[in-house]
Amino acid sequence: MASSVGTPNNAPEHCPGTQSESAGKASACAGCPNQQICASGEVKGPDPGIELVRERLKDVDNKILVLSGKGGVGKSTVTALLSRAIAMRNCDLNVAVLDVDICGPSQPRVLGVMDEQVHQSGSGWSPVFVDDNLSVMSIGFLLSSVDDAIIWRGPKKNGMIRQFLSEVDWGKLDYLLIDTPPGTSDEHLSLSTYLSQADLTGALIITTPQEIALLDVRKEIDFCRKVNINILGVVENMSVFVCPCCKSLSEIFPATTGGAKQMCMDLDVPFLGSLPLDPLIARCCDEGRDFVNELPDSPATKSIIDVVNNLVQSCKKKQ
Ligand SMILES: Nc1ncnc2c1ncn2[C@@H]1O[C@H](COP(=O)(O)OP(=O)(O)OP(=O)(O)O)[C@@H](O)[C@H]1O
Repeated sequence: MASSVGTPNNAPEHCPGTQSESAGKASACAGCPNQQICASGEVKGPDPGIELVRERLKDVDNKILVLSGKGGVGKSTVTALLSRAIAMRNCDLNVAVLDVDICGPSQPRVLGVMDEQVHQSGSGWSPVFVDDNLSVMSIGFLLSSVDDAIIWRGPKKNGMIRQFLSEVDWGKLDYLLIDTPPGTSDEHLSLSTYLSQADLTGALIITTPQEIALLDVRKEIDFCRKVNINILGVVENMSVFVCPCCKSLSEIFPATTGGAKQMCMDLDVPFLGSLPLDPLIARCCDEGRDFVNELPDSPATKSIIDVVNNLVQSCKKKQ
């Protein structure tokens, strides 16, 4: 695998990255063959990765960052459900998922391609195909075991994100959904930098209805506004629980402050809809099965399709 621009091939393990303030000056730089040139500041300037990403993604019509304030609100599940539903909507649409949740890559499992491998060709990494018009790339494919823990510092994560954005050979795509880690961390800053010239369509934010999750969504919205990322809208996941036996509805995560819909009105952000907590969604995703295709008449599938329709409209408004 090629190294990142920020982290040279022959870099020591804790290389701060060539763009860092401490390049050439950190204790890890001692003995590195690049120490002098890094310390001189000659390698600074706009990261060439930004142009590489722009060039690589120029044939991707809609680039969507999927964000969540809190972990565990269903961001990866919703990303997979929506991408399957967009791909199913029209077989002429080409859809892909890029899983940059470096510390918890779950797309290979949720999309049912856990045992697949990515291949490298002259034109970059080839993504794994889930269906004729749905592909995925994830760091999960590069791990030797599903139990491998990834413990990386910022510069190394930054390098991996740059590679994922600039070296995957997607071909022509209508939609690329980028599944990110929760919160606003190093990965998000790297993504916003590398996508800054790549005509990012916007961010899709996933939350649950309870106030503790919404508090973090407000921070996520603030982050998007600060780094100039268009907000396509918010999806409220696990809004109500539909009992599989009696079909009665109950609120597992009570929306004490009016939930995501009210928050969207308060913050002037589009609300794209809500999805129920359905045990069959959890089971299908755990087993890598296609919920939307297998249960087309389920109320959850109808809600997913409503969200897709609203998301497509929101993307069109941006164009
Ligand atoms: N609508 C839903 N109905 C039932 N189960 C759901 C639903 N959405 C998510 N889940 C389940 O909730 C759990 C967490 O979901 P998921 O891994 O997608 O969350 P996440 O926000 O991506 O987590 P992380 O922040 O760790 O990446 C999973 O077991 C998933 O199957």
